[in-house]
Amino acid sequence: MTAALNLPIIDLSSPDSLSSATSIRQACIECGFFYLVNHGVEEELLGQVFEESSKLFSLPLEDKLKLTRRQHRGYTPLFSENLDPTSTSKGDSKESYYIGPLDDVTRSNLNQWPSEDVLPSWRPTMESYYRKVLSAGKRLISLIALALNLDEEFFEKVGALNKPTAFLRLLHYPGKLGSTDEEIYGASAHSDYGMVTLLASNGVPGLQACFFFFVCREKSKQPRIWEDVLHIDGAFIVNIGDMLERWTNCLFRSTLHRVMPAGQERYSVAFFLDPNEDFVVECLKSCCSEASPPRTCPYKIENSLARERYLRGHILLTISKGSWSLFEYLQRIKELGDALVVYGTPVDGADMVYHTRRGLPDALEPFIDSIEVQIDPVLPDELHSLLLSKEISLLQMGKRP
Ligand SMILES: O=C(O)CCC(=O)C(=O)O
Ligand SMILES: [Fe+2]
Repeated sequence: MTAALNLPIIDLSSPDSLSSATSIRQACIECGFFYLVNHGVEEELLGQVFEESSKLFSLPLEDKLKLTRRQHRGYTPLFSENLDPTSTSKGDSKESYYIGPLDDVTRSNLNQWPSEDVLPSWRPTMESYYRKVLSAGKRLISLIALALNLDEEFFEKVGALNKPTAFLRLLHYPGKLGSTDEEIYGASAHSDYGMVTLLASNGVPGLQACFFFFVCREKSKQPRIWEDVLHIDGAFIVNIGDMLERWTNCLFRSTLHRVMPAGQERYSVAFFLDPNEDFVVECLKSCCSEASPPRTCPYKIENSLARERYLRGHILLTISKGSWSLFEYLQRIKELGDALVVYGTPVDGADMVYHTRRGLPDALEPFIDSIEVQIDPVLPDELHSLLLSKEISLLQMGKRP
């Protein structure tokens, strides 16, 4: 049995912004989660979102696969994501659908929409929800600015919120998973990579957070203690993401969370509100000093390669040589590794060797084994250069690795 924490409830319509800001500050420092009520998004609209979401996820898989995610928009099937690279599960037991920025001519047409003939109300419902939750999110961000003792228009004025990178993600966790001895998560442990997330669900439990660690560097510490984040009708659950954690020099917490299967079908809708793509996040002046220098270097959300979750969950764990040359494959791995360094969370040498090896064709296994007999432990750079020499000698013999 996990405990449930009483999270603060913030009223977005309260005229007393200073007192709301004080409560937000405390919540963001202590646990990185709070509830948001009177946010202006009607429960009726939320109900329609879940109804339309359920219609989409009930379509035959082949129809959903026609909308497979491209440019971070569209459908992701069950088990296609593993948010926690340390977990050995076969992937998260959820399917999802991403909708990207709407009112931006250069980006809005990247969105994919289900056919109007099949789901006529789907797009207008999602667009209406997107705009309303965006407006609530922007009001919340002015309170967050106040909570950081900044001008309430700070994030607007510095240009973070013109063309925000805001994504709506519909999620569906199936109720019955069949019997298995494997450890299965709806969503495995992760923190969100952006600024803030506004989450609503159909009330089926499952969301848990690890409020135990108060220092941002301790995310990988064990054991993890999980507490239920309970649903409140009509309230958003808000959590802080890594970007705001870094912006505030770890004053505000981006908390690990996960979704456990509850044996019942769960629908949720997350709205990830992040700065515009070109915006460089640097530690806020009010959050660093000589005694407390910035803990991370400036970075942008724009570089999707720098999204740790995306990198670790989708690429390093699934990359394979396929039809690339060895040179191209190793180059790609190196770029991914470098991007994780920029993000501040490098992959260690042994893991890099593991990922490189995992994606190679079986025919190269004996070669790698022979390297490991001679060099122990083998470093990624050594492995890469030995593989490149192998490629050259195979090509000289007229073979392709
Ligand atoms: O579905 C939920 O309750 C949480 C989803 C989540 O944490 C995420 O998509 O980042
Ligand atoms: Fe999340």
